[in-house]
Amino acid sequence: MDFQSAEKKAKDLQNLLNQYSYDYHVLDQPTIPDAEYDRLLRELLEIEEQFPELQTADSPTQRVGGETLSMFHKVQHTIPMLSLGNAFDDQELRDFDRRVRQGVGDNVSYVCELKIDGLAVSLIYEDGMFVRGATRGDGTTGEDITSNLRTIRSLPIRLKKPVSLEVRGEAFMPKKSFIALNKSRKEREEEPFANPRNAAAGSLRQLDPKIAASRNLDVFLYGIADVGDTGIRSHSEGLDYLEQLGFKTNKERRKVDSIEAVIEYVNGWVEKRPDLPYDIDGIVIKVDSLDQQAELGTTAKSPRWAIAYKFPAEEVVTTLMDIELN
Ligand SMILES: NC(=O)c1cnc(OC2CCCC2)nc1N
Repeated sequence: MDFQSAEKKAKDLQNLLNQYSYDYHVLDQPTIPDAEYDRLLRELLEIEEQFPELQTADSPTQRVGGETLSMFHKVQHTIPMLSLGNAFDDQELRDFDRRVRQGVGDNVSYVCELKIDGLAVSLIYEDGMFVRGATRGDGTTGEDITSNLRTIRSLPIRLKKPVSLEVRGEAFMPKKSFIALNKSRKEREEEPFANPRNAAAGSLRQLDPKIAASRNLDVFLYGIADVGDTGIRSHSEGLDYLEQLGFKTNKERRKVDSIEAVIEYVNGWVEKRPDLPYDIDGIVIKVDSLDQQAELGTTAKSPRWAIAYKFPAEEVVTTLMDIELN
């Protein structure tokens, strides 16, 4: 095959495979059997081996980086990654609502989101390309774990639009991956992980990206660091925009207009929690309007416009694991 046709064939295969991967990992709607995906990927690998200049950064063959790092470099978050204040019962949610209304008046909408029990991460894109991923760290200084985050199949390497922005989300390990990982660790007489959150943290701390790639991590994006001149006026619009760009967001979110509706949503999830394919440790409630968020501002560490309702700590997955393993 001459270079011209190899270049065309590689481009077509890269686009096709990236689309299949998006359907499967972001939309949870597989469009071709795994065997077919693997066959196309092998075909692309052969062409890229023959013509290395075709190995572009967004090629699906480049997800699992090459070399093992010697360490993780520190990075500064230009916009601090805040932590959430907690509420432990309905009354504390009503207190939060009262403080919000004292600040911005009675015309308030909230967005309720499942609080994914993983690790907060920051992803930076330039002209639509993924260029840096980092842990939250202490909120201002985190660690560069770009090569490990690249291995997460639902994380887009190239966005659907060539925009430059920073997004925040939660990297996590689905319950199924966690049980399989602990099963194999048990067989290898290695210490099992206590819960999916620790397993995700341990996986993202691996210096060899091939190990991170083997852990089947996932990510939900839940925020834009700075909406800039996008014209986005609310958090819910921001989440829709993230979806348009090709990011995976959590579809269980709900926008409501009263704290009573928030309490109803929260209580609904208490018993549905064990049915989820991933761990959650609560519900995050956010004021929807970005203007009202700015008006309420933040304390040194936490936003005044958001709160986490925490469920009682209960090792749901261990129960599931007991069933699976015994
Ligand atoms: N674990 C989660 O699912 C989650 C965590 N944090 C946030 O938002 C915080 C981030 C900074 C201010 C509000 N949203 C979430 N969904």
